[in-house]
Amino acid sequence: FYKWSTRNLNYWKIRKIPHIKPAPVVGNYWELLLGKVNVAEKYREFYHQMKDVKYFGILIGTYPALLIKDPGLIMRILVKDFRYFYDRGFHVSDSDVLGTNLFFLRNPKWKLLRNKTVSVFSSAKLKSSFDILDKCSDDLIDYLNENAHKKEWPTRQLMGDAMTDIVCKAICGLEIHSIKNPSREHVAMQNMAFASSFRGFARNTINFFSPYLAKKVHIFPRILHTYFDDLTWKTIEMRKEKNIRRSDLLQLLLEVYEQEQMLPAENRVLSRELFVSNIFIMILAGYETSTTTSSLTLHELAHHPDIQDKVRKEIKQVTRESGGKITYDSLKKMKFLDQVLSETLRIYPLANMIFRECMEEYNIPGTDHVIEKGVFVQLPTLALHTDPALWKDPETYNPDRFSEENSASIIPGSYSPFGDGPRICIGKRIH
Ligand code: HEM
Repeated sequence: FYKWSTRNLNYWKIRKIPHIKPAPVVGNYWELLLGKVNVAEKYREFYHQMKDVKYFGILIGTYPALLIKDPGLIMRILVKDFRYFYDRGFHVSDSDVLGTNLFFLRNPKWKLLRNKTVSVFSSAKLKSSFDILDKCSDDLIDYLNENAHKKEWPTRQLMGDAMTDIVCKAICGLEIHSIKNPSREHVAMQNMAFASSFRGFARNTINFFSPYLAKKVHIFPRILHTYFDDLTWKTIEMRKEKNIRRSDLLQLLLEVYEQEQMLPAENRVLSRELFVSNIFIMILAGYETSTTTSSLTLHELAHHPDIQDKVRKEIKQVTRESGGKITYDSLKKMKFLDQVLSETLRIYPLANMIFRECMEEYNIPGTDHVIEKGVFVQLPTLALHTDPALWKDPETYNPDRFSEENSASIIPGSYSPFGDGPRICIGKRIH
């Protein structure tokens, strides 16, 4: 076991690539493995430990990973040379029903599925579903009116409930009414997917030693599969019974699924499992990201009353000019609001790391270093977003960085809260 687990101990040294000295068996991950430190903070520490290098190696347990610091190289990996880095490096078993979704899938299944789902996020589709979102905020407005006299609100819970209503309505037409429904069963199910658990810990630990064995452990608990399977197919049955058609993701995927049922089994992309898994990931991704971004923005605005006043003035003015209603087009005119959200995502990038796997030997341009097939490539977003060499006063919340005149000086590759290239977040346009 020792011989096997130390086989890569000198991996980076032999290849003359800068690296942080690893320990046997755990590599550079012992504190992470013990859950002693936060992942994003640990990667920020690695990043600053390795000064004056464009990239450096670590060992995740026994597996080599290359961390990229240079924004130019990041852009090549994500965009120009994407063909060498098209998977994220996750290994998920085909029987892991909720795990086989767009985020975790590998090529060629990922590409086929991405092509089939991307159209639901087009400007025209988003514009047509904007009214849905507008009506979903009614419960939130009622709550705020009823509780205006209170000094404190459970902001994150409130945002979570509001985002659940919006996401479920926009993706599969469901009316959840989380704010008004005291049982909050659906929100509890979503939260279960993110809760840290012994299962998650066990899976990560197994992953250190064998991605092969990790494939045997499902990413999400089975109870979530049963819940989302029911939710999806009952909604479809109800639509069929009442002859309801909508222009949402559920409808779009259902049409693809039904067309594919006519094809021989070996030519189908969207199995019943993949169908449910993708509805699940869209609900989950839409819920968690929007909840965290909106509640952290409110937190920052509470601490910066001047910025709060400015954003409020802009919303009021644009809404007045648009006939008293917030519309898809008027939202686009709220430039300062957009700057505020961009700044929140700089300081609090939800995905504190972007992952890629090297799919084919890649020669790092201008060097004689090679990234070998199978090596993990990691882009430490939080460290890049807060690097004093890339940002002036990085710890200060300052939305003006993203104004028209200032944003030209942001170095491509130094800011990527949604990732970049063909595998960029599919929901970016919603934000
Ligand atoms: C503030 C909001 C959001 C942030 C910051 C965010 C961030 C990200 C990031 C960093 C990635 C990885 C990109 C890469 O590897 O290059 C990603 C992927 C993804 N996101 Fe988001 N996301 C947000 C909202 C959403 C929403 C609303 C949805 C769906 C309704 C969504 C669905 C997805 C999916 C399906 C993927 C995987 C895409 C693929 O591999 O093709 N996200 N997101």
